Amino acid sequence: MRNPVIDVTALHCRYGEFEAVRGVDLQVTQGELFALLGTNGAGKTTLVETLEGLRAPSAGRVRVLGVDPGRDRAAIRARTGIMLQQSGFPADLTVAEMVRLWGRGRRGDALERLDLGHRRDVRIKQLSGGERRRLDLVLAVQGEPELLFLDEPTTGLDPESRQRTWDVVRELLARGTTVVLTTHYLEEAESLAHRLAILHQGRVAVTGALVDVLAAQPSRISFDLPHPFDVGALPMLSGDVVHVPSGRVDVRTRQLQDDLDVLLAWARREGLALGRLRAHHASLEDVFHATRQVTAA
Ligand SMILES: Nc1ncnc2c1ncn2[C@@H]1O[C@H](COP(=O)(O)OP(=O)(O)OP(=O)(O)O)[C@@H](O)[C@H]1O
Repeated sequence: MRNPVIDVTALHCRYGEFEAVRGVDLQVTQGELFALLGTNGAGKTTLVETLEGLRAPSAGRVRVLGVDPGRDRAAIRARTGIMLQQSGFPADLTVAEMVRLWGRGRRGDALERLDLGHRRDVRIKQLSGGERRRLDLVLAVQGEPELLFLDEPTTGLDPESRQRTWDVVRELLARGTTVVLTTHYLEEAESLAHRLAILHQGRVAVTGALVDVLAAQPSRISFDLPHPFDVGALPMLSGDVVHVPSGRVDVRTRQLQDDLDVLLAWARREGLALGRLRAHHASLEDVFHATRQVTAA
């Protein structure tokens, strides 16, 4: 691996008696988008706040841009952009005043890109929730930071604003910024991430390159059959038929194309229409659910 921008070894974080992060190892390489996923309370925000130097670990080693964020927060702060889950900006300042104040002379203005140019003279307290979120992003990306932390950046955004956010993030990635993204929108992670980790109860349950994580899960074919139907009459498939409530058949397979061929040829021979037929490779949603089943077992 190239020089990691983030290098975490055996990290533990406690709130009193409660251990929120329980032995996490993590490396993020320069120029990649690393997605941190997990259920509510999995420990994502605690981990990210530790990386940002806002929280001291109870044990373990953390290096961000080569330094310990707990000890040298100022050095890291100058090179990073942070979009917290909730910002606490002074409500009486206008958008333009906030950008000037926060910009600290740095170049770059994403106001137009995120469709806030016409809201420059509006006070922050008068912005809608989605506009505030976009302003959070504008402030985080000002000056093109080397490292950008995005904690649920698109929560509450409409589809168009979400798309604009993704475009801005992609442009930064193309120019070499490293991004750590926390999100509950799995399609967002699937569309942006190079690598990811799924946290569960303070531990890394799954990690790897997006393509490898997806490839590790079986593909799916699902369709409706006329009801009642004897599932035993289905042709021999390499995958498992896992679910048949009310005529819906769900096949998990590692041979998507071969099984689909067999199924379609069989349906043609039998004169059957496979209703609502879907065939697709595993999504992050499938990975997420599979992880939940394994960790719950
Ligand atoms: N200040 C705190 N004091 C005590 N416990 C806390 C504190 N902050 C977080 N926790 C607990 O630590 C655990 C991890 O919380 P954290 O906010 O890191 O999770 P998360 O994965 O970011 O969750 P979400 O997706 O809901 O934002 C949770 O059980 C939470 O209740």
